[in-house]
Amino acid sequence: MPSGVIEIEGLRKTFHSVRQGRRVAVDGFDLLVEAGQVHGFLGPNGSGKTTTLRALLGLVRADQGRMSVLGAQAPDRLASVAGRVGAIVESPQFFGNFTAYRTLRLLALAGGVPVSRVDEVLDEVGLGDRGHERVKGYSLGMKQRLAVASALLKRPELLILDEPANGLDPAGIREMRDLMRGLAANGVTVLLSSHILAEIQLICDHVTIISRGRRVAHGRVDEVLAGFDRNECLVRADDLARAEELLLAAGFTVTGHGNHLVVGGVPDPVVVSQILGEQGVWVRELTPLRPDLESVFLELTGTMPDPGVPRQLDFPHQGEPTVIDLDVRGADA
Ligand SMILES: Nc1ncnc2c1ncn2[C@@H]1O[C@H](COP(=O)(O)OP(=O)(O)OP(=O)(O)O)[C@@H](O)[C@H]1O
Repeated sequence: MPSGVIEIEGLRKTFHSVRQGRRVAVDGFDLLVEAGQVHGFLGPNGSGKTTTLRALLGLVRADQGRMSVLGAQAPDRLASVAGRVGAIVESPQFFGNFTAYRTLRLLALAGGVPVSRVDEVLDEVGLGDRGHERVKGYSLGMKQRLAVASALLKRPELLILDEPANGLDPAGIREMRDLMRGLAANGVTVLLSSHILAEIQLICDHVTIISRGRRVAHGRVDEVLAGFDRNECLVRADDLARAEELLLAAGFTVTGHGNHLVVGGVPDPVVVSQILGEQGVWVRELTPLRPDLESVFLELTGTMPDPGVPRQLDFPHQGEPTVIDLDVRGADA
């Protein structure tokens, strides 16, 4: 088995509550994150991403499974690698009246990190020129970057981020993407959870997709996508009905969509133009359709996040925190 920076095998976690009874949040889940990857952990709301990360970090007790972080058994031996791991799970909360600099300075002092590191991390996350402003005046994107800065203080080799792009506007998402790419270029392994598909496709080189507590796909993003390539193309023609007839007769799968057809099983689009042209049907448009993560996600999980709705939780979160100090852990279930 390859030695991963994060390894999870057969993770299972069940919650019990008086109101909702027994609920299996994660069910035999596997994850392998290798050194140098920017690994996306993708799944719809309620699929088990946060529970997995919380179990990995010892914030909730798993029922079953084997987990390790940087070679240390998790969560029991996590303390031995805590100095090499930065993690942010759930929305960061900071004192609004403190500046980012003061916030980070306090965290540095508490964590035994040289205070000179504060200016460095502010620069790394692009807050260098705003670090002496009060946090309450920050945008959500700036607060997210401050959270990442706090996790970077101790120069982690591994960064674990739960929904870092959550609630950000497009500019904020771009900033987050650049930040993650910069970290990866400096050798940091990143695991980030998200239900923002386009973001995962842009930021990450590897992906693990979770649905209903189980892994449904994993691997390099381009390989996962290639696995869903059905050699489809979009066809518009001057006589669409006749085009459909001819392409069906040639053995392709054809579905009509009003003003265009989607033709499947086409190894080379030239064949389509040839078949139609030979019968006097003239092609107006012929576009190969490549799967994107969105269509793969929809197919695998049968659900899509609601645009503009960052989270739809059906239970109250227990406790609010935020930036996790791996040295201070407690299990809540
Ligand atoms: N403390 C808890 N008590 C009861 N049920 C819980 C608890 N935490 C999570 N669950 C349930 O476990 C399932 C997985 O939730 P989880 O938060 O891990 O999903 P998620 O993929 O992170 O979703 P989101 O993107 O909405 O945060 C959900 O059905 C959720 O209701």
